[in-house]
Amino acid sequence: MNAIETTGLTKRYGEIVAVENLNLTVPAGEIYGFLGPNGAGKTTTLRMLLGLTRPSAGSLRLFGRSPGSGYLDRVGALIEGPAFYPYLSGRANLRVLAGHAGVPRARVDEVLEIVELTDRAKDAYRTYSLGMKQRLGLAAALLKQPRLLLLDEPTNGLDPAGIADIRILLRNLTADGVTVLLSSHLLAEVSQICDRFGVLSHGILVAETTIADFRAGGVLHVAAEPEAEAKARLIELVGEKAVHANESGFDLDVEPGAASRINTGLVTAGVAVSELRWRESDLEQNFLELTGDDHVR
Ligand SMILES: Nc1ncnc2c1ncn2[C@@H]1O[C@H](COP(=O)(O)OP(=O)(O)OP(=O)(O)O)[C@@H](O)[C@H]1O
Repeated sequence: MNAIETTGLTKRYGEIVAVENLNLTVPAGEIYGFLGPNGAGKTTTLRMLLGLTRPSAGSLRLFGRSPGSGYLDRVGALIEGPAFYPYLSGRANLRVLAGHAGVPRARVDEVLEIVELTDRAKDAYRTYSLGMKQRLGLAAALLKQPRLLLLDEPTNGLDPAGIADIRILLRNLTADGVTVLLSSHLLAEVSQICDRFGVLSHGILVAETTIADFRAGGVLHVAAEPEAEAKARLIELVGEKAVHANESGFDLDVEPGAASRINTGLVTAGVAVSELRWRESDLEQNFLELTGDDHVR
């Protein structure tokens, strides 16, 4: 069963196409990262999923249901910073929300326990750290015992310990069968938390992959002299397309196992090889190439 399924989902604001022809599938039980630089269309997508904005075209389903009555019954969301009363305690704030949502009061203490805020539940919201505020936001999203959580930049501004807390919390939730879609503009955060992620750039889903696959790959780096002869020999050995010259030598698009064949080929041609090593691809670099955008970090 897919928790989220969108087909051709599109949102236009006049001339601006905020989201274009988005086909997104998130199987139940997954933590899916929705990654993209500022303005890529992440919030707009979440707003469409939550019925806060009507799509210009396309369709969407959550757990097989199209928007309509009961569609959001088991969906929790944290979007655009939750609004809490600063002078009320964390517990009192959640009680207000539980009252509006028709959720029994006992659930408030359960969610405080899940996000590990029980000890600070009686303190005023305004005294909370950013990490605690985010966790209270998550607690609010959990009130209705959701099967799907839609979280817009839940780790924004958190320090590594705060991010680790969120990661553990989300992992525990998925162990209980909850599906999570989490948006972020930070690759490092998504790579720590999510199983799989999609990259949105200018409203278009430009890639979808697992962190492991995204990391995979690399180049065989070769430094050899004389340079002109080395280059000619490498082209003979692996083909022109696979040879990329740079200041420190050559990067070859080949399998790691090709190293000894290439070494022998160079040495027998009288080329002196000073370096031959496998270089893992750089996650950040891959990401920048995908988005073509340099304000993603
Ligand atoms: N209500 C609106 N009216 C007009 N344009 C909008 C509206 N909402 C969003 N946009 C535009 O749609 C595009 C996508 O914005 P969106 O907020 O979805 O991006 P985002 O990926 O969530 O970025 P951020 O991380 O900055 O929130 C932007 O160009 C934005 O200016």
